[in-house]
Order: sequence, then structure tokens, then C-alpha cells
Amino acid sequence: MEQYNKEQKEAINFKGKHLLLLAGAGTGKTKTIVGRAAHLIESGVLAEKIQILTFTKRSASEIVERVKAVIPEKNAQALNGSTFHSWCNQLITNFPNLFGAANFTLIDADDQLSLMKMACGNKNTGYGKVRIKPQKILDLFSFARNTRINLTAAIRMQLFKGKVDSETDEEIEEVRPVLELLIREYQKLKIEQKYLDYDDLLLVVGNRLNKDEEARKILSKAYEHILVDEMQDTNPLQWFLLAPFENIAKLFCVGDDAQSIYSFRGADFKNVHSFKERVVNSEIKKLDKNYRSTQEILDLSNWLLEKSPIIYNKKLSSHRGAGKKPVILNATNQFEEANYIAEKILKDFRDGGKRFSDFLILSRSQYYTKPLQAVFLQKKIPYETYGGRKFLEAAHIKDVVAIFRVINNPLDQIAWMRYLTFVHGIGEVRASNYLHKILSIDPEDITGDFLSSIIPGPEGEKIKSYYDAVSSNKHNVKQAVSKLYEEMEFDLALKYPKDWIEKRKGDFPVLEMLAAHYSTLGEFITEGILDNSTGLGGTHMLEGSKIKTTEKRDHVIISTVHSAKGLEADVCFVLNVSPKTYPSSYSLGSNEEIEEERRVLYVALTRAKNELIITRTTDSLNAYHSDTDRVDENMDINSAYFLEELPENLVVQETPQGGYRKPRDTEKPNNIDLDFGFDFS
Ligand SMILES: Nc1ncnc2c1ncn2[C@@H]1O[C@H](COP(=O)(O)OP(=O)(O)OP(=O)(O)O)[C@@H](O)[C@H]1O
Repeated sequence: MEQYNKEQKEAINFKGKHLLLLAGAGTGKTKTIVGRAAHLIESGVLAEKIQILTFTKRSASEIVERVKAVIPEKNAQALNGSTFHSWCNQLITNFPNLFGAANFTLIDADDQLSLMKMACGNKNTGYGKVRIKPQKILDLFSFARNTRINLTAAIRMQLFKGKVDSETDEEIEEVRPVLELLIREYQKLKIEQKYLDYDDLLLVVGNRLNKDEEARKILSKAYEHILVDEMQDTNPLQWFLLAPFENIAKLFCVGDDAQSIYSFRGADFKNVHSFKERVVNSEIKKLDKNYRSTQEILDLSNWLLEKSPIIYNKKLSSHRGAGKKPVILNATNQFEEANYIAEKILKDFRDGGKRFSDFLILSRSQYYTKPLQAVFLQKKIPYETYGGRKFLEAAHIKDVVAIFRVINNPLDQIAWMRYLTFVHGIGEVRASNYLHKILSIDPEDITGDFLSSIIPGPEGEKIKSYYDAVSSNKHNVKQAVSKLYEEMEFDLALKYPKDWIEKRKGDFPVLEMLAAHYSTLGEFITEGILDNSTGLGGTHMLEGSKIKTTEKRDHVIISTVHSAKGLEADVCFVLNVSPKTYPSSYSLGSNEEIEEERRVLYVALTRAKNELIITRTTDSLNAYHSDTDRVDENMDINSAYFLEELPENLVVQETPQGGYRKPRDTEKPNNIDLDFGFDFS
């Protein structure tokens, strides 16, 4: 039976229209969302009319599973939890006429880049005049769409660091028309080939709902309650999407301004502060007791936030009371750090009655954790990784998915090129010639036979066999994957000789498992692309509400801080809290960036329930302290290291060998006592 305190109960039973629950880390925001959904269903709201929106599919499915655990299965069966993107994708699929995007293919970041490169290669756009990397143009476009600012403002912020002066104005006026042409060209290519990028998903739905009364009417029948987690990280585009729901449903949002860590995607934590002004008929409630961590962990977290020039008004106090002081581990290098962590985990597992899942390891980047993963493999500590590259973005998976894509959308030129050039012997030029022929006929007439008729020899036979494997199993996606894999296996092994057996081959049973949950090719391609990830170290982890793992393995989680939102664990290691990492040396451009970095660290620290171990390398500390360049006219920014002024009493310092203190020595040096060590007689 779930326990709720008075404030949580008030939120759960909220009778008004819209609510924002603004509360600190570990105060039970997520728990309250679970309680709210369960309460609504118990009071007669149909589960399918409740939409839960979260930042990762993992947390969406966790919330849904928790609701199902307290409500009779049949009543909660249709409860839907998803990310904003995945929700929009479902809406587009479920209402093909309303949104007019049936048969569109969702493209990922790599494909977007290919398309933007094509746009830049087009002579009419005058790309040569600007010399801005295609990826940068995409980032700028996406930033502008997510923050809903105009092109001039986006150029100013992204390319000129927000500078306002006449020289900058002139330069902006020079690049703006070229960027406009390039973005228009990119958009045109997308429309011609029936592609949607990630931002389009939200825009297609948001535009329709904001402009079209009938669309709002239709969706008002489909939804009564929208429950949003991590509201502090929603950006203006997501607000734009939610705005029409103010009138057709009730919004129940939870958030913590001190945990906002997505400004690079256009989120602005100050948004939650204006909730009441923006959302008519809304109220704000607060929760202030932390149920997760012991007071010592909160003291350190509170201290970090108090050092910020931003006033968060958030001093967390622990419902659970006192516990152990956080530890700072000063290691000489990464392997020492990794071995210390592995040994502690093994010891606690052996002697302390802990499970592997009681440990959470947090890092700024997945890359930094490679030595740790190596040590875990060697010592046979099971682990999963969260964050990093997505499953369907791996090259070998994309090779296979390309064939699904062309069958789902024959205008998908990026996928055609990947498919054709996959076959040994077909280069880009030959592939473009074939593509030209393919696109010149009615898409309905494209078949395996047609392909082998235009592509001579064994290459054509291969292309046909791949095509037929999928097209003859269109209605059984799992079977299509296994048949196609049978056909492609040999060539895949040839293409990736280095790590085929050890790494890539093992992904195909997972792909089949994933495919089994989708009834159409289109759904498989888009849903799968949105948010699935794989575990390193030979184990696989698929995030996603569609995947049900019957067997829950006991493993340590190694996560990036950004993917650790909402997670908690008995023992947390926060890696490499060293100078130049917190804040990251890439983020020293402005105080806003530094403050976002502070919140990243704050999120990491507040994941721990009982033990918090912060690691750092002594080399980086020494370098920091001997670096006199740091003290320059921009003192404020360059001298930032979050733990620089950490009060001694908040933590215990350790080295991997034991205590941090120097070994005890005599007060005064003795005279050296040297003798020959043998007898001269
Ligand atoms: N009333 C309560 N009684 C007992 N435990 C509670 C209560 N409320 C919350 N908890 C526990 O506190 C922990 C934190 O809760 P939850 O994850 O919901 O917080 P949160 O506010 O979403 O945290 P964060 O924003 O830091 O991710 C969980 O282990 C939860 O079970």
C-alpha cells in the first residue's frame, strides 16, 4: 500500500483545473504522479484518456507499471506513458487524416545531416558564402524551433554568443538570407521524400492543434488528463504543444527548477515560475520533505545550491534523518578510481547483503566510464549503461533498417542509398543511377524483380533477395527481421570484420525481439528510432514501454547524469567531480552555462539514498591549483570549481589506499642512521 503525506494527498486529489507541483529532489513528485493517475482511474476516468508525459521512455514505462501495480490490471491496461516525441508520433499514426502525415518516415540525426549536406550542395543556395558547417545549421534551426525565436535571434545566440552591436548586426544580415535559403531547401527535400525530423513531430501536432478547432474537438474526446513529469525541462516548443490542452484537458505538472539541465535543447527553468500567468485557472502547490536521502547527503546538496547566485529557495530536509557523511575519493588516475569502485561493490555484495542494483554510477559522459566498464568486465560485475548512442543508430542496425524504410516509404532516398551501397560492388555513383531509375517509376510498381531487372549480376540478385524478405513479410515485422537477417548475415559479417562476433551480431536477436512488439513496418521504424538503447558489455537493455522484460536481472547501472533523472539508489558514485569537469571546461562561456552545470551536479548528488561517493583525480586538482592563468580579469568564470570552497565538515576525504591524511611522522627530522651493515673483521 502506497504511503502519501498530507501535501502529496492534496495534490493527488486536486479538484481544480490545472496544477503545477513545484518541489525539490526526492520529495515524491514522481510518486505523486503515480498516485494521481491511480486516483483518477479509481474515480472512474478511463485509463486511455490519461496521458503521462516524461523525459525518457524508461521513466514513462516505470510510472505506468507502478500504476498498474496498485490498480486492477484491466482498468489500467490502456494507460499510456510516453515521451513528448513518442506521444506526437502516436498521435500522427493514430490520426493519419487529421495530421496528414501518414507514411512519413522519421529520420534521425545522421539522416538529417545527410539531407542538410544535400541542401548545402545545391548551387542555388549560395552556401559557399557562409562557410558554416551543415551540422551547425541544423543545430541552429532546431534551437530556433525549440525556443520559438526567429532566425535573426537564433543566429545571434548560436553564432555570435548573443552579442548586440552594429558590426554583429551587419554580419547577421549577411548570413541570414543564405541560411534562410538553406533551411528552406532542407525543408523542401524533407517534404519531397516524406521525411519528418524529431522537431517536426511536435510541430506537426502543435500547429494543427493550435490552428484547427476541429482537431481540438477530436482530441478533447481522446484526452481528459495530461500528467507531465520534469516540467522544468520543457522548452517553448513543448509548451506550444501543451497550450491547446489547457482548454481540452486538465494539466497536472510536476517539476523542480533546481534540476533543470536541458537548456541546450531550449529549456528554461524560469518557465515554471511563470506557470500561473501562462496557464489560466491554474494553481501551484509545493512539497518540501525529502524522503530519499539522509540529511548528510542533503547538507552537501543544499550547500552546492546555496553557492549559486540564483536563488532557488530550496533547503531540503530529510524525513529519514541522519546517516553517513558523503565521501570524496581522491584517486591518482581513472584505473585506481575504477578498482576502488569495483572492490567496494564486490565487498558490499559479498559481506554487506547488497544487490548489484543497489549501486548507481553517474558520469557526465559515457565515454569517461570506459575504464570502469573494463574493470567491471574483468571482475565479472554485471552492469547496464543508460545514455549514449541509441540502439537503432548503430551502423549495422541502420543497414538492416534501410530496407524496411524503403518498403515503408519508397521516396526515402537516404535509405535507398544506404541499401544499394551496402551491397559490395555498388558505389555511390552506381547507386545514384539506380536510384534515378527507381524514382522514375510509380512507387506501386517497385518490386524485387524490378530491382534485379535494373541492377545486373549478383548484386541485383542480392538487392532483390533483401527486398523480398521484407516485402513478403510486411504484416509480420518480427518474421521480416529474421528473414532479412538470414539474407544479410554474411555481408554484414564482411562489412564489420573487427567486432562482428563480439559486439554487433548479438544485436540481431534483440532487434527481432523489438520487432515483435510492432504490427506495422512504419511503427517499428519510427517508434524504435525514438528511444531504444543497448547495454554495453555484452548485455542488452531496451528502453521502451513496448518491451516487457520478464526477467529482471540484478545489475549495477552506469548512467550519464542526463539519463539519470528520476533514478535513485542506495549507494551512488558520482564520477570525476574534478576541476574542468564540474563545471565542464566547455561551459565556461557564461554564468548561465556554469549554473546549469551546477544543477547537473545537484541532480547527481540527490540520487543517493544512503551513501554518496564522489570521485576526483588528484592530477586534475594539482593542475588546477598550480594554474595561475585561471586568475585573470574574468575571475568569476575562470576560477569556477564547484568543490573549491567545500567545507571540510560536510564530507570525509579518502584515497583508494585508505585514509586521506598523510602517514603520521615524528615532529622533528632525525639524523640519518647509516652503517655498513656488515662486520669488517
Ligand atoms: N510519503 C512518502 N512516504 C514514504 N516514502 C516516500 C514518500 N514520498 C516519497 N517517498 C519516497 O522517496 C523517494 C523519492 O520519491 P520520488 O522519486 O517520487 O521523488 P521525486 O520528487 O520525483 O524525486 P526527483 O525529482 O529527485 O527525481 C522514493 O523512494 C519514494 O518512494
